[in-house]
Amino acid sequence: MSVTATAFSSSANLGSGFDVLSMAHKAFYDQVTAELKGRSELKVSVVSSNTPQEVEKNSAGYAVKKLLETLGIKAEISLLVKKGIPYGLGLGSSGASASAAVAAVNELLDLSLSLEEQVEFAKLGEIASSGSPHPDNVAASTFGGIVAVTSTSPTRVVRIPNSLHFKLLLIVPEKGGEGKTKKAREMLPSSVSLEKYVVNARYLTSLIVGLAKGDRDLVRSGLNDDVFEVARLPLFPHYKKVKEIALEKDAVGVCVSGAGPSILVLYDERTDVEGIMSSSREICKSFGINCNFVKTELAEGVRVERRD
Ligand SMILES: Nc1ncnc2c1ncn2[C@@H]1O[C@H](COP(=O)(O)OP(=O)(O)O)[C@@H](O)[C@H]1O
Ligand SMILES: N[C@@H](CCOP(=O)(O)O)C(=O)O
Repeated sequence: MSVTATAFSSSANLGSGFDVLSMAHKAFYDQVTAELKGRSELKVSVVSSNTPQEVEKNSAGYAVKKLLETLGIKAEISLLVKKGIPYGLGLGSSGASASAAVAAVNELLDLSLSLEEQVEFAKLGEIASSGSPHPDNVAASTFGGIVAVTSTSPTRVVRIPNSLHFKLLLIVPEKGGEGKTKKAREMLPSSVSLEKYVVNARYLTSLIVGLAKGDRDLVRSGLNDDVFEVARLPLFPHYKKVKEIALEKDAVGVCVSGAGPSILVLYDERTDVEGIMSSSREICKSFGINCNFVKTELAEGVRVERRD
């Protein structure tokens, strides 16, 4: 007996929404097949072509292990992780694997977990990849659309209503880095000034209200951050110039995708998106970075696809 689930890539943070906001997009997807091998013990195994196969080091395997332990389930589960999302690039790769793995096991064992309960376990998979159970990527890959994680204990996720028409452009460097998000999280300040807190709160409010109202100017003014992206700039030295040129060419908004180094551009019919791509290619080259460009759109949540 086996079940396959598909989960899409995501861009977390969305400027000042660190560890809270995220959006799922159709750029890439992972597939995880969970197979029940037996019921005599709690055992998880992972097969993956390009990510760690040690359960404790794989976001999919670790999430499932913690699920079985927490629920006290004896099951021998093998996971086949088919990676479609390049990792170490800020595309929620580790999170998508964990989301798909939890969804597949939920179906395989008839657990009837809610989407929030699935996020509760999937986020634990991020401990394997970054050392921290940040819930944003897995929330987007599980729920789909644009989401906010409003509580982590217990996990609460809300879909952000979006009335604004836009498409997505991802500017993706060719090379990611092992343990990138773990390193990026270590670069963050332990505290922020009252002034920066208020500025970021204004950004966050503008972004969410702008999406809900379909107000392009509010979204453009809200998709900003003065704390997290600033602290991590050494990881994406090309970002400031790319953002500047994209806004000059009338992008709806620009932010770092997750912990980077990919960049997310929201664009519409007013945007010179081809101009953004050609200018960004040159900017990236000037920093010794070869970038790929992926035009995409918002994605739905995790899909359970096959039961054999
Ligand atoms: N199933 C998985 N998919 C992707 N990366 C994984 C997975 N399991 C563990 N990892 C590890 O997590 C790191 C990539 O995750 P992360 O740094 O969060 O980047 P991103 O999520 O932006 O791809 C790599 O070191 C990779 O080896
Ligand atoms: N909130 C996290 C998001 C990490 O996203 P990823 O796609 O880069 O893994 C963080 O910024 O640390």
